[in-house]
Amino acid sequence: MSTTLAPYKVEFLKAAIDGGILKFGSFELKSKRISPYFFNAGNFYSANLLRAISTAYAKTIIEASTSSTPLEFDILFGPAYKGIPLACATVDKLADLLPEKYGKVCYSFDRKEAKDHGEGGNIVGAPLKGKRVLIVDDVVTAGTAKREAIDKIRKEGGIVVGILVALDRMEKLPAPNGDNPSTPMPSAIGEIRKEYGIPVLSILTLNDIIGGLKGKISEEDIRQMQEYKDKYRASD
Ligand SMILES: O=P(O)(O)OC[C@H]1O[C@H](OP(=O)(O)OP(=O)(O)O)[C@H](O)[C@@H]1O
Ligand SMILES: O=C(O)c1cc(=O)[nH]c(=O)[nH]1
Repeated sequence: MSTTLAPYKVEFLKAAIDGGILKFGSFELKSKRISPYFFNAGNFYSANLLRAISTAYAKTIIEASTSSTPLEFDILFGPAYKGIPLACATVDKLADLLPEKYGKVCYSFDRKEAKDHGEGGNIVGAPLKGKRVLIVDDVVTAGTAKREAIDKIRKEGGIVVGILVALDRMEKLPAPNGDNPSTPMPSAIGEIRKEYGIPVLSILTLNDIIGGLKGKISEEDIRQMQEYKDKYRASD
């Protein structure tokens, strides 16, 4: 396992590996890319695993809040569906770790389909209008879901101040004329940073995961991950 990772990241990587969050095979992604590996944050469903991931998100946030450009926010927003429990559990964990600073932080999430009865609408949880919002989600691949979340939050009057994911898959943006592995394109994360002028943080990158898995899974699975990584590698 990499020695340069912060201890809380090493602990999280261990929980993800031991918890069987990573799957190997052939998976079609939201981007339509076919990946030989899949990080399934839906599998953080037991109390211990949920606590492991919310602790890692919370510590990443706390680390970022003490940087030279501190990350300040009012609401953690978890895009449906997998982002929902992640945002809720992280709000709870932040208040647990630093009650003075985070005791009043709220969560909010969207519905994939608007509700047309009862309270109605698209958003559940804290109203977004005029609030500083940090998006918390599972992975970034091509960044499409993150752009959709930013649009939804802005439509509600929220101010997106950053994005935090568990895993940066280190992939490039799809090309405007079709997603061709041989077309050079900049990184999905880098373009979001530039376009929206916000930080995009991740607990782990694909490189951390490959490093952590060496000797734990077959060499063939590692080779396929590396081959996929080269295929969708960003040009910047
Ligand atoms: O397009 P990107 O921003 O790179 O992210 C890929 C996203 O796609 C998936 O979510 P999906 O929309 O399939 O929803 P889910 O949470 O219901 O699985 C996955 O959970 C990632 O969050
Ligand atoms: O890009 C995706 O759709 C995706 C990749 C991944 O590793 N995990 C996931 O839940 N979605």
